[in-house]
Amino acid sequence: MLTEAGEDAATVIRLENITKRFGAITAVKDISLNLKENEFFALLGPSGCGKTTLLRMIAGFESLNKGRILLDGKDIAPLRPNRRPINLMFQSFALFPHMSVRANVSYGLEMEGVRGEELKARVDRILETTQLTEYASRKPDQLSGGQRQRVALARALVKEPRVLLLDEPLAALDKKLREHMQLELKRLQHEVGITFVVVTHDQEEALVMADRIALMRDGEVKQCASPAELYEHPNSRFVADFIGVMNFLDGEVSVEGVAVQGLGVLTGRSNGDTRTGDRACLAVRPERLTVAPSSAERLTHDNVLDGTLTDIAYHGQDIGLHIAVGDAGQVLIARLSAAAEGAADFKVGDTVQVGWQTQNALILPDDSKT
Ligand SMILES: Nc1ncnc2c1ncn2[C@@H]1O[C@H](COP(=O)(O)OP(=O)(O)OP(=O)(O)O)[C@@H](O)[C@H]1O
Repeated sequence: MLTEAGEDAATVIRLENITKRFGAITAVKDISLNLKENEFFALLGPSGCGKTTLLRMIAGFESLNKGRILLDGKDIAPLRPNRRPINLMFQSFALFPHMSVRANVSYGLEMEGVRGEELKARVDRILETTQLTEYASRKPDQLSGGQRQRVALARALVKEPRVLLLDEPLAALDKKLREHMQLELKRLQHEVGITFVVVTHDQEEALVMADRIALMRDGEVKQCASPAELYEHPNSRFVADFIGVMNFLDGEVSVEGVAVQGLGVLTGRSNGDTRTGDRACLAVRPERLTVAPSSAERLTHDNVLDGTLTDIAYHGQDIGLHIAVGDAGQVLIARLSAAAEGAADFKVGDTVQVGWQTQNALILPDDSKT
């Protein structure tokens, strides 16, 4: 469905060719993205790639050198930050320490002139959604880190913005609480139906929470897709390396696959971005590898290499097997379930065979040095 402005109705915010420079540094380079209605969107990438700058431009705290930001099809450049139906939640939460939870949550609405029954009803509703009703009269220092986090969220959500921007919202929390709050944030977003845009450098966090992820590097979006798409179909070595664990074997593209020094030609799926003769890598996830002792029957996979177990890492329910293959020092990591038959029998020094099917590996252009 198109609106009068010709926009896709599901798009809330449209970033059009946005560029931001700080002196000689281009923090954001010509980025175009559509953020959709009721979507949990993550901006992910290494430190300094421009995530926070992009978020601050949407909030209105940073000007643009080039491009436009449209909200519901209208350019928001003339709107000051407090006039945008967009809320930015800061990492520090910035709660008022001398005010109760209820007063902290009410404050923004009171500033907008909301009073009486409407004020009470809206605050009650959001306290309930964020499971804070029983803490309403406490002060921030009488709350746990996770509860303070929820107060900050309640305060941002009570104003019913079209979009909530969150800059590393879980960075201040310890690991266990962070994992709990990832699911909590996702539940909350689903319940309130507001578009969330989260900045994070933690790929696991983005994979758990987001409907879509824009993975950035050096001010550019390298790939924007669902978590499953990014994991299964990364478009470059950088993306494959950033998301999850990946094995890479470097070589040269040949007609049949990738010719790797000392290992011969190995096969994988090509996404069409490489040509015969190009430098490229064959990428395969640890859980896609099958490992068997050399003494067992020969594996029937499309690719089978011989190697030696150099290390075994226990990860609770999984085991990581490090396997040296070929004569150029390449090591593959395979992951198997600790409960799998024979998994407990592997020992460092064993000679093994490791195999994978063509459809379970990818041939990716080597962008690691660009
Ligand atoms: N006000 C500023 N003045 C000069 N350079 C800046 C300014 N703000 C950001 N930068 C630079 O712009 C680039 C992008 O910074 P930004 O904070 O957006 O990255 P980030 O991806 O959010 O990083 P982090 O995860 O470390 O917060 C960096 O090189 C940074 O040093």
